[in-house]
Amino acid sequence: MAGRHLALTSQLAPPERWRLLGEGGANWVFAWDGDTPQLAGRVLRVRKPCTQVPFVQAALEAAVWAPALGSDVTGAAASDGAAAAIAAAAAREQRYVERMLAPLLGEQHIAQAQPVAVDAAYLHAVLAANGCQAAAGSAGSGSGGGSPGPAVLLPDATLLPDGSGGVYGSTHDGSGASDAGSTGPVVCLELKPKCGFVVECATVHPANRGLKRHRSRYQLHQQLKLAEGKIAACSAYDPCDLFSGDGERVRTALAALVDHPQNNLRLFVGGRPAEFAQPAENADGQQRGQAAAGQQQQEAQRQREQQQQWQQPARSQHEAQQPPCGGQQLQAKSGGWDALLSGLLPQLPAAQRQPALVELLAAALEAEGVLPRLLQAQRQCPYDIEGIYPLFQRLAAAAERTATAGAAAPAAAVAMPAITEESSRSSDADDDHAAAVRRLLALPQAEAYAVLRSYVVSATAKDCAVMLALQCQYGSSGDDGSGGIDSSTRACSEGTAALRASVLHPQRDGAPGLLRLHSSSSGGSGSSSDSGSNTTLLRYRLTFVDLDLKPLAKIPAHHALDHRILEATRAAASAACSGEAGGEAGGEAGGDEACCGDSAAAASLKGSAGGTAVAEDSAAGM
Ligand SMILES: O=P(O)(O)O[C@@H]1[C@@H](OP(=O)(O)O)[C@H](OP(=O)(O)O)[C@H](O)[C@H](OP(=O)(O)O)[C@H]1OP(=O)(O)O
Ligand SMILES: Nc1ncnc2c1ncn2[C@@H]1O[C@H](COP(=O)(O)OP(=O)(O)OP(=O)(O)O)[C@@H](O)[C@H]1O
Repeated sequence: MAGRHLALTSQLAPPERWRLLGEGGANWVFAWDGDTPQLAGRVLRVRKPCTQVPFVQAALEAAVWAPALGSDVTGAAASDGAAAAIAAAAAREQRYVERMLAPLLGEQHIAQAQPVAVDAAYLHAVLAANGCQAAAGSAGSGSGGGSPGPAVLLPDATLLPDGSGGVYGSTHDGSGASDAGSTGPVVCLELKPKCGFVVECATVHPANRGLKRHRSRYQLHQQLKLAEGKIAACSAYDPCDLFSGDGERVRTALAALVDHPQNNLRLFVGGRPAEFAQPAENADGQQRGQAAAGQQQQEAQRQREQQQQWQQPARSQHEAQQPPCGGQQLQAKSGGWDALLSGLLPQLPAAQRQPALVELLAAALEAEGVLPRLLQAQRQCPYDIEGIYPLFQRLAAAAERTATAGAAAPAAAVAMPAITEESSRSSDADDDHAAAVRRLLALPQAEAYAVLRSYVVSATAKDCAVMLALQCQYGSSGDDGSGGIDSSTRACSEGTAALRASVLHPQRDGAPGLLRLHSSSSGGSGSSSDSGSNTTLLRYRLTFVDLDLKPLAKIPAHHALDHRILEATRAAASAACSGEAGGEAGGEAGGDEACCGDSAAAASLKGSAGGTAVAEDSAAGM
């Protein structure tokens, strides 16, 4: 996967030809709209400028990662010069993906990244050309916002490759190209699944187990997002359904995402982001949520301030929750999904296109086997944040002591004091939670570092996305007679129609895979001779994106967020409970405690979130 460095200059790649395609909390992603063949079908992904990492933090990062990634890429710091530090950071990211993620997720679905040199002036020009004035100001000034982080070129996962290295569906008007052998625009779905299991580990405090063991983290987080006004309504989407391996539940999860895409499902048409039609209640709901959020936001702010010594990447438009600056979104003026999908599935009646997309997505995910692998990566760390946070604090304190002692200790030798009999004694010694945390904190240093590494791998896997690019094959109506890999044989009824998707051959060695969609209006016998039936062939490519190495410095923020999520869930359950108690059906409830213990709270949220309660047989950790 190693790539050679390329310096992006205005001569090679005029900055105004980069079009903002996506913006996350940590990166900008630009699609190439110019003529340079070297860049065709590529995106430029640039890490947002970071304030300088404090020495102690850098030392801890280096010590934790050196055993796995090598000290040559973990040791460089800003003091070595900005360019050297960025090059080292880029190499570290690349090795992280190659050594830590690829073995778990499979190389097949991980795009090869080519590191590029992007200086502040160039990034400034790219941002300015995309209307990101505020971000351009800090990126270009070299002060305050810091230098741009590592940058890479990646294949544009919203498109499909053709045999000659060009791309389909990349016309500037977003309508898609009509290359030989294909037709219509490439439509891409970006799915951000989040954590697919519930935590059962003993490092979760007993007081929190009722909630954490019975609801997925996603469903719990919905309560906080609702209280903070970030969403208008809780989604019924549950990652535990998506990762269940049960075709029915997988489709339930995907259909819930279509209903409430939030930031977990995005659509691209012809390489451009397309807007989903939002439910009409959104505007009102947003205001209601915001009004209810006041107190929690103040608390969130207080906790953020406490984290200031562990700094985060600078956030701009993204954090301000504004739409991507200068982003050109395709909008379906009417007809929502159906209109957006008309180019992909022209032969299907409008009402069948959305369920067909769910079938196609389910079939591709299943045949490519990405969900079990992603779940395996998410499970790498057997400890919940409630155990990781004290471990991190302990290691950070040790790093701090080493630094203030003035010892220019090599990175791998940050001293960690042994746990003494005294410090390990607990008033709650019999409690399995206390014992589990004690055991974790007593791990030898090398093992403690390995735990932190596993936590970062899990965090990456819980936050990455899967992009599925699809394109209808020209003249593909009618059955080609081949059996295919029957990854999705369940018929999906929509009205009187039945839909069935199967993979004819999976993607291999960079070549797209082939999906077959069969639709039948007579109940789905599967025969192409049925009246009203047709078969569509679609090429596809599935790619993991956002495989970032998250800084250890995020751990305090993760811990604070965990706390806020639990608080918000309890508040919501308690409110639901009082509502019930005061209403017609509330006669039996004797107050918050009687009605809303944590298990009851988890159950009482079922209705509001609409999700499925998590089964008892979920993951068991330490
Ligand atoms: O903590 P979470 O679960 O809220 O995840 C964050 C995501 O929020 P989400 O819950 O998906 O809306 C968040 O997503 P958004 O930017 O809000 O769409 C980011 O992905 C963030 O990662 P980073 O700071 O950009 O590296 C994510 O932070 P990490 O947890 O991955 O550090
Ligand atoms: N290789 C790619 N091809 C096409 N689009 C991409 C690619 N990588 C990322 N994107 C788009 O850019 C968006 C932002 O990129 P990315 O997720 O890497 O940023 P981030 O800052 O890490 O996001 P987050 O805050 O969600 O963690 C993605 O959601 C996706 O829509």
